[in-house]
Amino acid sequence: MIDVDLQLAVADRRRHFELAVRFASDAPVLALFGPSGAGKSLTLQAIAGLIKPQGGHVRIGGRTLFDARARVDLPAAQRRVGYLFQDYALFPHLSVQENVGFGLTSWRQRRLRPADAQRVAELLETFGLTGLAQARPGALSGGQRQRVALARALACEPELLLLDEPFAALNPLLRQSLRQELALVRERWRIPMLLITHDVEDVLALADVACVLEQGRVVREVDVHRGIGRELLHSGLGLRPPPMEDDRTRAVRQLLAQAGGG
Ligand SMILES: Nc1ncnc2c1ncn2[C@@H]1O[C@H](COP(=O)(O)OP(=O)(O)OP(=O)(O)O)[C@@H](O)[C@H]1O
Repeated sequence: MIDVDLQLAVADRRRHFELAVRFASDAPVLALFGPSGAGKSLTLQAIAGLIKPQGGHVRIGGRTLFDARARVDLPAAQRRVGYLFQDYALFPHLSVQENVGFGLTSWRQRRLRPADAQRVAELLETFGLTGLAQARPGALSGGQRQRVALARALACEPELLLLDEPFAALNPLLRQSLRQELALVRERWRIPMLLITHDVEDVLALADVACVLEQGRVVREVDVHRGIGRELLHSGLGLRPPPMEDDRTRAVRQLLAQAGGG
């Protein structure tokens, strides 16, 4: 169960942006869907503990990672949240093995503890990277880099995996391989995933539930399997009737497409 309520204001010289997102779900894969600038990345960063909200809370599986009132604010390294960055953000000067184990070593420690080394070895094995353990990211194919990034995100034994626009900028082959790997993660570890995207196809391919984000607020929640939506901004709670036609995909597309259009 992920339970998020975030209030956060950011400003630079030109503009001011207020985030006030609230959602709770026990869907295996939840998508935050919305146009550029809706606040998706800020939400992800706040959940991961990379930026600090002014109010609200973040709870995962009953564990409180952040609670402004109770003054709880776990550091990122203690949140057990895996983060798959859009460009993978691998360290070019570290080997595959060191990249995967990176979050498990502190700057004081030079070597991994035996249990952590074992976990890294298992992840390399799972993702078919054992033979590449000493290679540098620059020597890898796109698909191999993708698997290293995923293995690294899983190294901290996360209770939630955050995916930042996972398919943007991927060619069809890499899209396909990432889908397979995420299916593996879903089956093997059963770690809930939260992905952000502005692409309807990502929602249809991966998500169980989508929260539509507009201008820093969740305005609608869409059940991807049933093709029904729940308006959160205006009508509060009322469930829409299921679509008449037997075309779930069309219904989901329509529900998502209302973002930005009213
Ligand atoms: N550190 C910051 N200082 C000032 N404004 C910021 C900061 N970070 C984000 N913003 C603004 O907050 C708004 C939401 O940004 P965010 O990156 O969360 O959007 P997004 O939905 O992820 O969009 P995109 O898909 O383009 O990344 C944007 O208008 C952005 O310019």
